[in-house]
Amino acid sequence: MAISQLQITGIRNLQPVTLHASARINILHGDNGSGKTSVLEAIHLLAMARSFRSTRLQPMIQHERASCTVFAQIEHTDGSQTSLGISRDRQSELRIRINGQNARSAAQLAQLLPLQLINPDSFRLLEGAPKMRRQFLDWGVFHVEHQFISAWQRLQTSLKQRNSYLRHGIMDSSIIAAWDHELCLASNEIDQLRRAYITQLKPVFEKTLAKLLNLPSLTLSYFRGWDKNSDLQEVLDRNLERDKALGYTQAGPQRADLRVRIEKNNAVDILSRGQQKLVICALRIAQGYLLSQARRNECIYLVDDLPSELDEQHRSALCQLLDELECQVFITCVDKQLMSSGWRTDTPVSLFHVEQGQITPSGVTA
Ligand SMILES: Nc1ncnc2c1ncn2[C@@H]1O[C@H](COP(=O)(O)OP(=O)(O)OP(=O)(O)O)[C@@H](O)[C@H]1O
Repeated sequence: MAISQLQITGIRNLQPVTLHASARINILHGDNGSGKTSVLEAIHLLAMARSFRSTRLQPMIQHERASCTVFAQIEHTDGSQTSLGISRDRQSELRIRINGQNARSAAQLAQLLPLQLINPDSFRLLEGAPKMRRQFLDWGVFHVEHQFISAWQRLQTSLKQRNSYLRHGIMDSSIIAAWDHELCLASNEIDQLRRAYITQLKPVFEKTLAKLLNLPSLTLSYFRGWDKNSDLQEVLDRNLERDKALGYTQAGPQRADLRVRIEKNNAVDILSRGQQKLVICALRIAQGYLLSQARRNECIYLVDDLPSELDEQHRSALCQLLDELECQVFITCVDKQLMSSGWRTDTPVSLFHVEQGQITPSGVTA
């Protein structure tokens, strides 16, 4: 799957543009502030209906414009095509079109255009709160296991209800018991799906990481969100008084984590910045690999400022891994020379020069 044509209008400083992308490697190069990241942001908006730079979409809309639009033609591996469009105006209206029809939800976009983003914010995967790692984990489970979304929605509903009863001091044990029952069913299902996914992810991640770094003591382990030797219902019963005092449910899959450790330490406390970046890349590449195996629905990689923090050897090793995935990749960099090695000679690489919001093709190889 690849974006063959990308049209961007009204995003940040970008001039309206139609970009004919390579199905494999696309390198956007140019000076600071020229608009490279904005291209990745436009693709992200199309795939996720949100930006990766801010929680609000309004700042993305070009000054003095009323709206922004991104449109893409997607070519699937089986030869079929999908057209996707998203537009957002200053009145907060978001319109999503899939093959010319209005779409109901952003989840439909996420299904059609699985995306992996590697950017400076990706460091939060290691250094941030467990929520970041749960999001990472759930991205993989969502794309690989179809029943995940319904279990996840049931968990959110039952948790919201239970927390509301806890907050309002409603002591009726039959009401709490009814929501606990639903909560435990959904939680166990989510736990099983996450566990199965991690079992698949771990060996792929280890193999990928070994191609980038020699870190055999780095481990990935899953914490499900409650005591591994107890049934969730038992834990909920045990914690009820404390949950009431706090006004929320402490244990459950909403507290799960994916722990990245080196011996007894959090990896983030030990690794250099460059090593952290490579671990994050290995995690995301492993996810993309599993996705393409499970659904032949490869994802698109957005790598903002790939060369930063990496020396030549590691840069080249990362390019090789991205190349082996055979996915479509959009990379930004200031100096295109830094991105010239690492690709196989037959891999199509398209270069685009971004200058003050204008994008011009600047070369094609293979
Ligand atoms: N709403 C907006 N309307 C117009 N211009 C904007 C808007 N928001 C941001 N900009 C400008 O658009 C440009 C966006 O640059 P972008 O972050 O895409 O640059 P970049 O090429 O990735 O730079 P760097 O190499 O520094 O990361 C900046 O010059 C910024 O000042």
